[in-house]
Amino acid sequence: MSPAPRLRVRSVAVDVTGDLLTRIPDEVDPREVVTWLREGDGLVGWGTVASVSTSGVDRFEDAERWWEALRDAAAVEDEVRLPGSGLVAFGSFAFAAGSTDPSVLTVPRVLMGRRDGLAWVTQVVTEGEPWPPDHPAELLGRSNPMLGTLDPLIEAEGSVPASAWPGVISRAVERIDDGEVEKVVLARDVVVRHREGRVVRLAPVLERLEKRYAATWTFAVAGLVGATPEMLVRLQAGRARSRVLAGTIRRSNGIPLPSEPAQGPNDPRLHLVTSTKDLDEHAFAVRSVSAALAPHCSELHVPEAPYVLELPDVYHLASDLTGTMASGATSLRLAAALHPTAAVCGTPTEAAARVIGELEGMDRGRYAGPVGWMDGSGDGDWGIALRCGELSADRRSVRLFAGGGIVAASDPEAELAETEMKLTAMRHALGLLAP
Ligand SMILES: C=C(O[C@@H]1C=C(C(=O)O)C=C[C@H]1O)C(=O)O
Repeated sequence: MSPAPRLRVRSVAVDVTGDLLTRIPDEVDPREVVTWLREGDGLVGWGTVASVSTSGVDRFEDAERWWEALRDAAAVEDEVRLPGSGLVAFGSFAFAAGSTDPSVLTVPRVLMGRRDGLAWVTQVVTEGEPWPPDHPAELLGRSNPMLGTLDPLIEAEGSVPASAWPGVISRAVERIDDGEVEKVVLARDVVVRHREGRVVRLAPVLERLEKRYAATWTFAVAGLVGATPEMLVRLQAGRARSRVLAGTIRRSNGIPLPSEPAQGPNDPRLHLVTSTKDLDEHAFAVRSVSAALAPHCSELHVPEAPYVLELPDVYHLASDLTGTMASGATSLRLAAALHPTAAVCGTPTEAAARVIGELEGMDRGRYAGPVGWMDGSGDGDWGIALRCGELSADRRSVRLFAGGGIVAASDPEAELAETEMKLTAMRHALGLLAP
């Protein structure tokens, strides 16, 4: 692991209107774009002033140790003092300890933030490096004229062809019937390439995700890009929150949000909140999150019943848990304690992870792992990397992922359809589907 450099950090308040994504210059390496956005607020940055790669079972602890050393050595001038100002690292962690894909914590050179009408720019240099010549506000005067232009892409099968997916699900249901696991979450991938073999630009993809998926967190970290509806843990001023999703049904059609009026007995939302299969799947996920959060909290509120979260393509059963922190753990440590929840792995965890390894036929990489950011106080947001794709090392292709929870009552064809619905977010953002 590389030693942590000494950093100088300054955050200054600025005026900014419009989309933060328009400020990402096209010449920036797409794997160095970092984003965490929801409804226009959040963080957008680029460049790498310091980063660490970790792997294996200690990938979280090693990253945390590096972060502590970096933070302790940094000289920070922060006139903004909001969550996300000052020194901030973005992170993305592999789902499995055995993954060949490294986990990453990275500190961008430039980070723009906006929160409740206040905006700021953070710049970071290493000790001995000069500050960039431009005033931070000048960064915001620029906008990228190519943001609306998507790259021409083509899609190919992934590790397991779609036609073979129902067979994989049937094998999982057999393992459940045999009593090896109660629930297992299985995912598949598809690969999307630039038609002309060029680098895939991420900023236009992020813009489309953010516009269409307002109720999600649009993220980019080290080439992993997506719009996740699932918050693994948010830690802010001693309060921890987690949004658990599990149980999914397709929306009947593209009726615009917000809330459609009830459609009577055939309303899919009604079906979802009364489906024993989905409620069971959901209960497993809520139990795994509350069991992992409880040791860190003096008080933890777990809702008795889930609500329906509406996304443009699917409905999910959702539960928001809130806790008062007692352990002093950082947001990253909490994320590590929570990962993997039964929403993305299964129950019991170890047996489910084994079944995933045997049946999925692929390395998940950083899909379904924690993705997010953390500031110098340890506060931050860590989502679960879902509805996402990972840009290849040569930046010319993106691997998209989607999965679903399998329980005894799961139907293999319906599970294939569910992964197709979940792939819609990235396919749409990449321009592979009509608007
Ligand atoms: C696994 C994914 O989603 C997860 C699985 C869900 C389900 O099985 O119903 C719902 C939301 C997520 O927790 C994915 O989007 O790839």
